[in-house]
Amino acid sequence: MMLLLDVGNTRLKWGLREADQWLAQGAFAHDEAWAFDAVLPPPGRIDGVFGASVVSPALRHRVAESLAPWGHAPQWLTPTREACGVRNSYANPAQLGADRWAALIGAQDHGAAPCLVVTAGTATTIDVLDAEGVFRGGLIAPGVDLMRRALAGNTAQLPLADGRVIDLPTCTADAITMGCLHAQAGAIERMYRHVADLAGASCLLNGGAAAQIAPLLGVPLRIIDNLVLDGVAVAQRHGCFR
Ligand SMILES: Nc1ncnc2c1ncn2[C@@H]1O[C@H](COP(=O)(O)OP(=O)(O)O)[C@@H](O)[C@H]1O
Ligand SMILES: CC(C)(COP(=O)(O)O)[C@@H](O)C(=O)NCCC(=O)O
Ligand SMILES: [K+]
Repeated sequence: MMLLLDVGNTRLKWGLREADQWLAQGAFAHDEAWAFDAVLPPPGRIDGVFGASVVSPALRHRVAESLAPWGHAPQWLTPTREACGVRNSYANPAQLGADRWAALIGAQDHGAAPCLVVTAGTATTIDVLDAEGVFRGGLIAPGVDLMRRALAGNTAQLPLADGRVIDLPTCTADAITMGCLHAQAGAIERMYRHVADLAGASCLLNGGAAAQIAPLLGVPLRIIDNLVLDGVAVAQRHGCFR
């Protein structure tokens, strides 16, 4: 049984996988205690720990320390020029976020290409994967919550709003909520045009904020929860971990 991780800037997502099946998945926020003993099998049942991490070395160390009782040091995915049928067009392939790389590998494995791979997390990333499995490039934008917090933290009168999804906002909370959601959806729909002319193109949406953004998207949409963990599993199966 393997423990697979997606360590993002807001939450650590984990998954237990055996014989190509997910046995369990979950998430811990960084500001809470990571109760791995409540969710993982006894030490000895875990044969390896593999993950995608985009956090600081200190937080990676916290992950390794927390998992030490299970006897395996986490092995971290490093984006390369090519892996698992995906070609990485980043000028410096290793500069790409490992979560973005894993999501692209997961999308390719799902047979979703050509598609836009959107991960709505702390940041929102919007990546173009063409029909040949080439990651042509992508965007990094503040995530929904980051936008809301930026407004609340940098203005005198704007609260950390949790307004309604409504066409024409007529109160501050709704105006903030819809401003942030339209900014997300607009970037996604603008980038969709890079794949729109490719047969069967769709938008693959994942990440903690996916459900907030999905209702506004007017493009062919597939929500795949934990796409990053799927990609980590594919990468592990293809021997991508040193
Ligand atoms: N229980 C939750 N805890 C924290 N964020 C959540 C939760 N449920 C949904 N979210 C949303 O998901 C975002 C975090 O998504 P996630 O994909 O975990 O981010 P990351 O990969 O950057 O850690 C938050 O900004 C928030 O909008
Ligand atoms: C853009 C990201 C912060 C997104 O991470 P997340 O929102 O999931 O925490 C992460 O993919 C990252 O640190 N990328 C490295 C820089 C790049 O991808 O160009
Ligand atoms: K930073």
